Amino acid sequence: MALAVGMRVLTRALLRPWARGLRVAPGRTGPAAGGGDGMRCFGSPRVLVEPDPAAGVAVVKMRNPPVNSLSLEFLTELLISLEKLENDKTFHGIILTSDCPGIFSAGLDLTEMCGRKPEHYVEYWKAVQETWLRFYLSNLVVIAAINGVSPAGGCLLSLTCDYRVLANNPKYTIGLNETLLGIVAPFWFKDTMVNTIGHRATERALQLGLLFPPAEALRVGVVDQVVPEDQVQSTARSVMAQWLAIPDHARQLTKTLMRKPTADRLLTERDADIQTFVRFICRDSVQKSLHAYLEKLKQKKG
Ligand SMILES: CCCCCCC/C=C/C(=O)SCCNC(=O)CCNC(=O)[C@H](O)C(C)(C)COP(=O)(O)OP(=O)(O)OC[C@H]1O[C@@H](n2cnc3c(N)ncnc32)[C@H](O)[C@@H]1OP(=O)(O)O
Repeated sequence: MALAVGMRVLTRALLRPWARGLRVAPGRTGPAAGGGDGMRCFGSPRVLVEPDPAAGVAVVKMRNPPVNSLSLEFLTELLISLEKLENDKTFHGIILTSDCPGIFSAGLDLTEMCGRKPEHYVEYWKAVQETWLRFYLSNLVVIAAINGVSPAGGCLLSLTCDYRVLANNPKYTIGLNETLLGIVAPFWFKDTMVNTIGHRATERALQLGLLFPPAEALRVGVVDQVVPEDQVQSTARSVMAQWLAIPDHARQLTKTLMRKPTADRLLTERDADIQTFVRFICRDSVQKSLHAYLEKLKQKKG
């Protein structure tokens, strides 16, 4: 309880400077919005929230084209949407999905980690930490409906969820591929993966930077279910109904029991983790690797 309150205060303090100038997307009603009782879609430029109040569920669609890279602004908007839903007693569950065809999220925004000043890296890393903490410890049931490729930070975001449904498309790979970029997944990325698939499988997956296609992702346990692409949303909805049928206080306390030790590790080492990130990302060799990787992505088109 104290942790939850502390985190809210912290988020508010952290978010204030970033949130300046954020526009709230104009509301619209629609079938997915539970239009029957008139509740409107809301959100922000990069995050569309489709509420279904009758079910107590909101679908949160990431729409930061072209690839839903997790930029500072996008993370801020995601956090604001999460906080808004958590503070609204109507909602007990969120389905996190993508509005960008074929891409769940391309992970952390490489342009936030290249050629910037150290102060920017500090601000960016705080936002990444905060997003992980808030999603990982959310009292809501959070289900990822993974309708696209999901490398690195995209995979991490899905790992914060309580359940992952992946569309069965061989292009939709998922994993922590940081080593392929010449960078290292921080300890809390690693811990989240260990908590999901175990130590040995994580050791192999992280060292090799494995991006698992759906069948492999299911076998190793990175995702809980693989379904035909057109059934991802409906499956997420029926899984949500099962989770929401459990007495909420018991489920929430159990989630906290399972996840708090992992979150506490980052909470106690937060500043040190920021310093480690900034020192690491400022290295010439790391900047060269990231620039080369971004260049390779751009040249792929030509
Ligand atoms: C001690 C601490 C150490 C530091 C720890 C840091 C942890 C890092 C975590 C991360 O998440 S790093 C990011 C890892 N992400 C990736 O490796 C994915 C890279 N992207 C892709 O593989 C592909 O883009 C895609 C997602 C498979 C989509 O392919 P598609 O062919 O559909 O699009 P592209 O033409 O490749 O991309 C379009 C456009 O978007 C740019 N872009 C792609 N990914 C990113 C990204 N992560 N950040 C910023 N920008 C990205 C890409 O360059 C293209 O740009 P333009 O050419 O259109 O300008």
